[in-house]
Amino acid sequence: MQLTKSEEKTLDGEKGEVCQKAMEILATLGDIYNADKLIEIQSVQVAGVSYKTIGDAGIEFLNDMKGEKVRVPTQLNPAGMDLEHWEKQGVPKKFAKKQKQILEIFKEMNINIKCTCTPYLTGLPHGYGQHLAWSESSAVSYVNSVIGARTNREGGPSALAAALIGKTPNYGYHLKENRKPDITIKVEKELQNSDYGALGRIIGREVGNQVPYYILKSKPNKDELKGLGAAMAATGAVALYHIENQTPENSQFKKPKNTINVTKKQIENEYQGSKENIDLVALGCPHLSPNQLKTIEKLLKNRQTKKETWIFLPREIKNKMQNTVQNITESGAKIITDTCMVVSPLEEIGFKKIMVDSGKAATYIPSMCNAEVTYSNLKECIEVACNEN
Ligand SMILES: C/C(=C\C(=O)O)CCOP(=O)(O)O
Ligand code: SF4
Repeated sequence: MQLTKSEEKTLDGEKGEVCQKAMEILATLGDIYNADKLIEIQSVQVAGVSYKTIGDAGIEFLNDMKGEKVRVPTQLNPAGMDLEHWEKQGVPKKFAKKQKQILEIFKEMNINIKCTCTPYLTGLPHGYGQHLAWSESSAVSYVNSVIGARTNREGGPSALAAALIGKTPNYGYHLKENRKPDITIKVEKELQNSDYGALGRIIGREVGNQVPYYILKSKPNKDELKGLGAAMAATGAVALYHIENQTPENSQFKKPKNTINVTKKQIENEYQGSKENIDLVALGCPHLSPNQLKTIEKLLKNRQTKKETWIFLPREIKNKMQNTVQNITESGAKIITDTCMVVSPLEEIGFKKIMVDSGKAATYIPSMCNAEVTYSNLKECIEVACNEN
């Protein structure tokens, strides 16, 4: 990869050790992926924030990157706990201490401590055609596909390096030729809500890291699109998809001939697990939008939850929707911010069987939380939450 004179100097250490390390990460990635140059980015989202996922080795890495401030607006992926109510969440003190240490390091770098996987709902700059360096796979899929911005799926270290330099190597989804669809997906059933997560699970497994082009019988709303993308990135590595007559780049490329047909039966078969012995109903993977929170408020109206019911969303949305939050809390459900059902230590807290309405959570929870999972739709989740058995 060709560096400018000033970038060369950064690589030689003229701007200090931290910038040198950051530039080394970017230059190495650029060389591996044959990037021609570094390009400026509008924003960064850094994953690898939870102590559960990065551990002490992660803290060591972050300590090595201390001493410089980020050069573009930067937000974080969910941390391992609600930063205010972690004790109520049952998070062990030792874990909380380490988690706070991690966030202090990010704060010192001038990173905005909004810990969410839906940064497109919390003011992180992004727009059609803009270059970004985002990490969390569902956020990457959403911003590439639904918005038409351009980002690769960055790892935690490469995202942090991009934030410190304000640039990223020009390869992968930053280039138009890599945004063309590889395979057509035809779905025979009209879908709604978590059906899109079910579809995403099927297609992620089938297509790996290819770019799917969907022909659908129904038109997904934005929340359904985030569920679809999240699930495809969990069972596969899909970072970009197009939907005929809907997503912003859909008409810019030829429709691929190679086609997968998805049947009603296949979608139905994705739902899994029994409704017995559920000890946690967990909603908000990816983090909820205001509309989704309103829907949950309606479903819980005049009802009481009988099981632990945790609802995950960005702190910013919680703060803006005080009345809704109060109504939901009065039903017995807990509103949790800054973290999620996958990266908080649910296994240490002691949950054994978790019910979700998210295709991504259903895929990750067994391995990441050592718990059984039941995957159903939102209404069923609320029914089970309010049911004694
Ligand atoms: C491991 C996860 C997040 C993190 O470490 O910040 C949750 C899954 O994220 P992916 O980006 O889908 O791997
Ligand atoms: S809530 Fe889901 S989408 Fe968001 S970070 Fe956690 S696992 Fe990823």
